[in-house]
Amino acid sequence: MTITPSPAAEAVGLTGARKVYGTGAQAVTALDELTLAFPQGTFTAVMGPSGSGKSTLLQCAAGLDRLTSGAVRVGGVDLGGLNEQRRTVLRRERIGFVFQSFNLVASLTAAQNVELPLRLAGRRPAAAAVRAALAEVGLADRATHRPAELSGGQQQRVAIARALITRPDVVFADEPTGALDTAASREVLGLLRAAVDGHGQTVVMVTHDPVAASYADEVVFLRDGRIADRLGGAAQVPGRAEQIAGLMARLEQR
Ligand SMILES: Nc1ncnc2c1ncn2[C@@H]1O[C@H](COP(=O)(O)OP(=O)(O)OP(=O)(O)O)[C@@H](O)[C@H]1O
Repeated sequence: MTITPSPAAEAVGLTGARKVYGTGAQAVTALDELTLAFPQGTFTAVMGPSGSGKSTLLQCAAGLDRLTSGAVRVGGVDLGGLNEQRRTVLRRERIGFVFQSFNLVASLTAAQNVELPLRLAGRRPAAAAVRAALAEVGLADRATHRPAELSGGQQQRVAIARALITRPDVVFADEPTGALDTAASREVLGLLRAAVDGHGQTVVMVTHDPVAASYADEVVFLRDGRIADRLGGAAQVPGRAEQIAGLMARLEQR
């Protein structure tokens, strides 16, 4: 008897996802019947030329915008069946966000920023858990600093600690290294990779940078709102970033 290992459960799934902006002659199809799953405990990079639908995919998968038709599931919950209020609660409790511009609250310390998602969810943050989250991103000694007193890389590390503190079903990262230099980018990508390898978290990252994408287990290439190509294999192996850059170049030529 052969035992086929069951595929990893999906953290996020889209089925026949279609998103059309505008109507009539102005209509733009940003997602065109996209079917795609992000398995639990994996790191996926989403790439594609400008206008290929990356941001739309992230917005719809995170419940920040609604599909025109088709379905999105997060942790097995169909977002289409939820009203605005329930989607907000689901986002708060099950999804972590990391943005290019960090989006920390300027008036709060690093520790207060990290515990914010727990407070918003009505949970009392344990000081030890917040300390541990900051230590995990190498900022144990910066807990009382405000964002303006931190470098860009440090601010993004706080944002990662904040995204992970609720142990979400998925972390969506939108160009998380777009505003960082090479060294800070490497640290941030290493932390996202460690969240997946060490804690079984699921990360979906939109990026234009082949080096950033090389940290992912799989790269999904979009064009015209459809999957144009996919690259699996091992993350961070020599030549991976060059291979990804080659695939992107081919996609942009076609
Ligand atoms: N609010 C909107 N109203 C109308 N059209 C939109 C809107 N948002 C996006 N689009 C269109 O949908 C398509 C997909 O856009 P999207 O922003 O998802 O692409 P992207 O791959 O993230 O691009 P970029 O890399 O330039 O950020 C584009 O043709 C864009 O012009």
